[in-house]
Amino acid sequence: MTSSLLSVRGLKVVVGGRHILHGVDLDVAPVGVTALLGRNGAGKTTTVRGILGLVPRTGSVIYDGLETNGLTTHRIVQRGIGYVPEDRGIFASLTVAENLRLAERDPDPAYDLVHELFPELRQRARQAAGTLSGGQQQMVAIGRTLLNRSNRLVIADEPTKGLAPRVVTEVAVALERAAQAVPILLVEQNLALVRRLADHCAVLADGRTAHAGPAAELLADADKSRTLLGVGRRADTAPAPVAPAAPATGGDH
Ligand SMILES: Nc1ncnc2c1ncn2[C@@H]1O[C@H](COP(=O)(O)OP(=O)(O)OP(=O)(O)O)[C@@H](O)[C@H]1O
Repeated sequence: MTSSLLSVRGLKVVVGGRHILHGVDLDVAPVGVTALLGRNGAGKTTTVRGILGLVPRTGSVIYDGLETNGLTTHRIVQRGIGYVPEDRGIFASLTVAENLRLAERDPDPAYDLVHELFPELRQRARQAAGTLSGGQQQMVAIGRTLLNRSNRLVIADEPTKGLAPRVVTEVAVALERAAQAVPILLVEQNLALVRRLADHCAVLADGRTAHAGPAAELLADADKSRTLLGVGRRADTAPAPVAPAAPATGGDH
């Protein structure tokens, strides 16, 4: 990988006296999708919380060439990191337009970019966000981060967790489109999605980085994938394909 947009070295986190991260190294490329993988409890979410300064941490987190250690979450995010939480954090009873408006930070919010990537959001501006399809809700969640022109990285935390396969496909489409505009750190367990979207990956195990490199290389190595990710059978490393992108129709989940 050429120079990283985000470079994490020796990240350690202790929560409630418990050592959760023991030394995470992670490089996020300045373009495309970098996947953060690992079994349940490996430390993925804590790593994201560490990057965002939401938990006390030691080690180095350099974003866009500047050390963020010691900065508050507010300051770190202000430097240009958008965060899409696992539950997407959208307001179901508010319209799409209202959800986006609430996220405006710039004097000149980037509606041009958001609507170019996600024309559905313009068409459905007056629709309650809770009635959108799962993929369209993800577009709202990502769109909110992209409204802020200073955001040059989006972190998406397990965007497909617990979703039906059809919705996973919709979310994949949303992420694929977003990745054309902004680099993404994708925390994910769905290997089909990783295969489709990610260029690079890092794998955590027991709070440490156990592997880092091109995503395709890891997924092509059945033994390594099995050891690192706990996929049970050889067939699991050649995951069921995520269905090809279908035009978004909306209205269902
Ligand atoms: N606030 C906390 N207090 C105590 N233990 C915690 C806390 N937060 C996380 N842990 C523990 O730290 C470990 C890593 O958790 P984390 O949520 O970062 O893992 P993860 O890889 O994101 O897992 P999952 O995929 O299941 O969400 C787990 O064993 C978890 O139980």
